[in-house]
Amino acid sequence: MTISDNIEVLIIDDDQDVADAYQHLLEVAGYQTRTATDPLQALTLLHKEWPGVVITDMYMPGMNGKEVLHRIKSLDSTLPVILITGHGDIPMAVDALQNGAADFLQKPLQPAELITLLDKHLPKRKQLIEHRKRLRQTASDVLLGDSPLIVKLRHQIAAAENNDKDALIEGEAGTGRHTLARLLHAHTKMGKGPFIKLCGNKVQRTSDLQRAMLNAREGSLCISNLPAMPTDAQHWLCRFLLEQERLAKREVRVLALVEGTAEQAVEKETLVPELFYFLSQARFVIPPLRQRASDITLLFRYFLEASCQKLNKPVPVVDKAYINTLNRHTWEGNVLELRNVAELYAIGIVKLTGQERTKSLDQMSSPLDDLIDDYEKQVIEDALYLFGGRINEVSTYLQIPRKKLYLRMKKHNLDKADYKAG
Ligand SMILES: Nc1ncnc2c1ncn2[C@@H]1O[C@H](COP(=O)(O)OP(=O)(O)OP(=O)(O)O)[C@@H](O)[C@H]1O
Repeated sequence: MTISDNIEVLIIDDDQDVADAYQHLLEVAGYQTRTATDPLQALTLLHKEWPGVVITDMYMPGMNGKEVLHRIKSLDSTLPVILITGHGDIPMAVDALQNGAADFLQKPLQPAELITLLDKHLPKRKQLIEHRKRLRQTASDVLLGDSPLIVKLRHQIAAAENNDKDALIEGEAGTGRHTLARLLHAHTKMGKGPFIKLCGNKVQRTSDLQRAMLNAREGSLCISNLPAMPTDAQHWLCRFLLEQERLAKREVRVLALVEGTAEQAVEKETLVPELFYFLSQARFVIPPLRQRASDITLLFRYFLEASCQKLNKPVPVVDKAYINTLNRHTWEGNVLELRNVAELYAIGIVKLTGQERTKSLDQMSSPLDDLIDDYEKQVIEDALYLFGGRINEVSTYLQIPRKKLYLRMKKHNLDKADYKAG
């Protein structure tokens, strides 16, 4: 069983009397505590989301405080650990601080000093865990799905909050890579600045990249298809990022998208290895939809409901056979394809059945031509609603040229002005 959230301080000391003495002192001061005399057992109690602080003795048989610190930091690098060192053991204390200890105290322990340190670290830890929970909630509103792979990704996003590291986002097209980039941008200091998108294959000269970097100052530059960017520009970017890191001065955060894996791009020599190594300090991989089948129905219903709400229509029933069809489909276009299928379903076009259904057979009471006419009118009307009368988007969506669309609208007496919002 892991430690409960209402415990604020975990005291690790192999000497039960000493642990009890610390516990008494802290409980009198109003802290909820727990003691552990076996460091290994103490480690099994901890988890990433525990909103507390660890106090550990440095000298213990079996596992010393340094090892305890190391293990805790690999579980969650932000979990505060206060080390109790021997009197005058300054080199050991400095070493602990360099290895991520929040603070250290020397024996004999001064109660007031311990309480001052807890007052400093505990509220920060609680705040951080609260913030992470809120961020995960936001991430689950934006990046839907309850498959283990998506849940894991949301944890990774939450753990990266307030961390302005440049990042590499890998995955197939349509998996949600831009959505993830926006989410990463929104939850850091750079989130107040601009979010600029640049397509790697639109960069012809390094100056194109430099211009985009200027526009993204104090914010993030989201580069899609990084391997399509010319090698010169990639080298320039690498030098820019290294210099930023050297000066510890962040002007632009780079969020780079790669289709497939970055290793493949390095192998194909489309991604400069130095840039890959630099960006891979923070790496996010979005799995393809076919690897998270349990998200398919959830996402389909979500997009269907959203479209019906836009169209002001009741949500149609989705029968089990169709859900099975959705689950069997391979989704080469990932979530983007699923969204399109759901939006078409909302306007009565049932895709993926092999024989795209229009109206059900029991509605076939009029001559076929009339039915087709009615159906065509309904589809165009729905698409005009969906895009607020914007002809370019309607023609792209229905995959017919604008001219043809206008002719059909004329035939059905439809006017785009009637569908404009507001
Ligand atoms: N997990 C998700 N939950 C909700 N919506 C999602 C999710 N993943 C993707 N989407 C939606 O799917 C669409 C495609 O996502 P996005 O543009 O982020 O994908 P992408 O991988 O960047 O693809 P592309 O490069 O083709 O744009 C967007 O409308 C986005 O909101």
